[in-house]
Amino acid sequence: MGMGEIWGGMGSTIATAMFLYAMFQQYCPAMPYQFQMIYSRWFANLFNPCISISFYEYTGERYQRNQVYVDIETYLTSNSSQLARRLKADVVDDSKDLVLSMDDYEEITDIYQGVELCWASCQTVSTNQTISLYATDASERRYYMVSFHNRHRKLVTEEYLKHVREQGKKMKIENRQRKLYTNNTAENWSGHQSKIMWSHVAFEHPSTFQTLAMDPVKKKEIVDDLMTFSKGKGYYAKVGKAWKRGYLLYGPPGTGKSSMVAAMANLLDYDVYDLELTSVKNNNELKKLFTEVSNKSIIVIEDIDCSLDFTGQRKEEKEEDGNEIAKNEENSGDDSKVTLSGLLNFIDGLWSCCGEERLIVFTTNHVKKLDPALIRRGRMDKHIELSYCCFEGFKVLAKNYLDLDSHPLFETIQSLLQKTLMTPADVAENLTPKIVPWDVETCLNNLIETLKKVKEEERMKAEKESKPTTKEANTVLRKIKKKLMSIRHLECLDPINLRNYMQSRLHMSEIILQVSVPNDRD
Ligand SMILES: Nc1ncnc2c1ncn2[C@@H]1O[C@H](COP(=O)(O)OP(=O)(O)OP(=O)(O)O)[C@@H](O)[C@H]1O
Repeated sequence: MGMGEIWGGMGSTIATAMFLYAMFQQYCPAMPYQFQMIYSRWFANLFNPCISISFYEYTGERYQRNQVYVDIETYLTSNSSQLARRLKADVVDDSKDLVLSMDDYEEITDIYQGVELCWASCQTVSTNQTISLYATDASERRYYMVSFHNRHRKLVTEEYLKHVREQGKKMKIENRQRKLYTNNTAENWSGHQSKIMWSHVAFEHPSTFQTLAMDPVKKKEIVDDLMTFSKGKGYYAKVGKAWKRGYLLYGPPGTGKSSMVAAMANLLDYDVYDLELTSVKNNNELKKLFTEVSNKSIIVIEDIDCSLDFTGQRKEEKEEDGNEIAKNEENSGDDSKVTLSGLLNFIDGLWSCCGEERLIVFTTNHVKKLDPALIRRGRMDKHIELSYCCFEGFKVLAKNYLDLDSHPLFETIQSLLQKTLMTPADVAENLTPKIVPWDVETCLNNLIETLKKVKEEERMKAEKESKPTTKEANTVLRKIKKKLMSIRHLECLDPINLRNYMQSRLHMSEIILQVSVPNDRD
């Protein structure tokens, strides 16, 4: 049978069907509208093998965008920018780039495992003339509709839609503008605290692990640790632990603790929540703050030793009085402050599991002051010391600030850095060009001069500290005399042994060496 005959046959079948439908409509005019619609759809479906699924922007009673719609929109954005002929451009709050999506009533074709799927951007326009604040009551309801052949129903419903949502979510995270949140919210005009727990700005800190000045071995170890954590979803589930990790960054001011937090966020593409504990009223408020933190984020508490009374001193007080004080803390009914136990509850208690892929970072300049309970392994899993600038760290800064890999003056700087304590912040400041036009030699010489100055200051300080005052010298002499009088067996020691004995037992090396052994031991 030829193609012409097939078309001819089909044409006459459709014509017969249309005739029958027209007759049906003519003789049954009283049939309710809904029934007419149902039958007409059923009739049309006889000849149409296509299935379509719609995804509305707003559903249900809550006035929130349908998450499935949002995922599809993001998924289609990448396809539509290449395939659609009519696009619309939007600046979306969460996105760092301009978002291009297909315009209303536009269609594109997606191909999944060799199957063609047609996506259309549609909207229904209601005749209802009500005015409403909410999008669900608006006269236009947007939706996406996907159409495909009936024989792919299983593939689409069981695999394709899941794939679309996963890809959409992934792309949303990749394209999102990362944020820096703070709980230090402003009070409104009436003096009441704002209901918004976290306020935010775009997070655009330029610090990365490449620009961080520190020992490269240590740096690699930290980067590996972070990468292992970020890929550890399965591992954490297997060992039965919440997918979170605690880092304690400690060291003198200006050694790069805050810069490292920013580098961590940039490496893992996480948001940063800067938690100001002194602004949190009580444990309840802390709970609300923690539950509002999104996944893939770093919660950082800077200068934890200054935040609240989380220092070792408090622990000593507790230990002196044992359970008594702990009990008092619990029963005091004072719910107006954040307590250590409250904070620990969110770090590794039951509440720590609300959310996943989170880092908790504490920074401090005085690690010894902290309550050991707060920083024990398991809570703060990794302790990282950030210290004074080493030669390797200097090389990173020289590359960042002067675009320099090597220079004859590096040797001098290396030997000076070995004997001098200078923070990376100070080294960076000395390398920063101060005049225009600037040259590399001037900057390096600047640093050398400052290093020499600091070294000289350190030497003078050490000398001053080691020199005893007359009062100290007299006290020491008195002590020695007392000790010598109490030692009966000194007669058998020769002067060298005596000196060694005094050094080791009396711990007075410098002074004792200058004191001659008295003849009269009485
Ligand atoms: N290790 C480092 N690598 C690169 N730059 C650094 C480093 N440490 C400090 N800096 C520079 O010094 C500035 C201050 O550093 P940062 O705020 O990270 O130090 P910090 O240890 O957090 O200090 P503080 O304890 O006072 O908060 C940074 O802006 C950065 O330019």
